[in-house]
Amino acid sequence: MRLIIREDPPSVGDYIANYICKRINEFAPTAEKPFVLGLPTGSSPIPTYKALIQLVKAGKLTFKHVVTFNMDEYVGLPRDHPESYHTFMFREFFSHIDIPPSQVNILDGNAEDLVAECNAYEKRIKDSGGIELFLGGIGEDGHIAFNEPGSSLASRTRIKTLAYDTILANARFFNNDISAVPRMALTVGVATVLDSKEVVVVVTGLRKALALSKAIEEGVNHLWTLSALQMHPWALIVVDEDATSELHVKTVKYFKSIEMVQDEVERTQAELKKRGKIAEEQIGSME
Ligand SMILES: N[C@@H]1[C@@H](O)[C@H](O)[C@@H](COP(=O)(O)O)O[C@@H]1O
Repeated sequence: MRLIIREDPPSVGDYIANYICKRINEFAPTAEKPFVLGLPTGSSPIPTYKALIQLVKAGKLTFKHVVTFNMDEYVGLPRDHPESYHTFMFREFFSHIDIPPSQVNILDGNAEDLVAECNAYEKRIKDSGGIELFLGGIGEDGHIAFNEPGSSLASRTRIKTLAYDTILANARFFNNDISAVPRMALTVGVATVLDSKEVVVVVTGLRKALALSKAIEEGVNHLWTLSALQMHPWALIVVDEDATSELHVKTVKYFKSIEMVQDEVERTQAELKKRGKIAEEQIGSME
């Protein structure tokens, strides 16, 4: 696992957007072999979406051959409700980039058969070749997607009852009316996220500091589902200074030193690749 620390949320957004841009461009997606990208909602990824939109507008990135799968969706909230994740994704991101809407996949929280919807979603991910890069955010209780504390670390896409903490945290999007927050959601599972080739998670703000320390300084634990990333061979967490508040100084120093070495390794590998000395698939991360 790598941890990248940047000053503030906009710098975190710029870092992740440039990272995703590089990955997509290196992949060189085509209609036959699209880049499959997993995406989150929430306020934390908004700076990333803004920076990605700028990259598309500047002609440095295109989503023409990108297929997306969103992490989760509320159950029972009309699709066109301002707080549905469907509305959120089009408002904050998809409407501003060149992705064909047919390549966007979002769970349908109003499906008649919710179990069938979840199973079909898993199948669609598999049929698309699997997720190349899953971008995620976390809740204050360390949940990834809507995998609340206590979720099985082997979980797949399913119906989930939201934890009271999450309902409280999300009430801010529903005029602080707790009763207006849906009680259930459909969410990809922890194992669905772990199946992706690469996972990138955005964690910003003091509110997330405890969850970050639990997830990276303690053991793999279903009470902090982000900690499952410790089992992933290619995971990157990008945080701002505030989110590091509960980490040990030695943890921060360790990850900062890894960043420097990783940059150097990547530069060398890119140089070797340019000279035709190594194949593309050898360029990976140093965990
Ligand atoms: N299901 C979503 C998560 O996927 C998201 O990571 C979290 C954080 O939201 P925010 O970034 O607004 O703190 O919100 C919800 O719970």
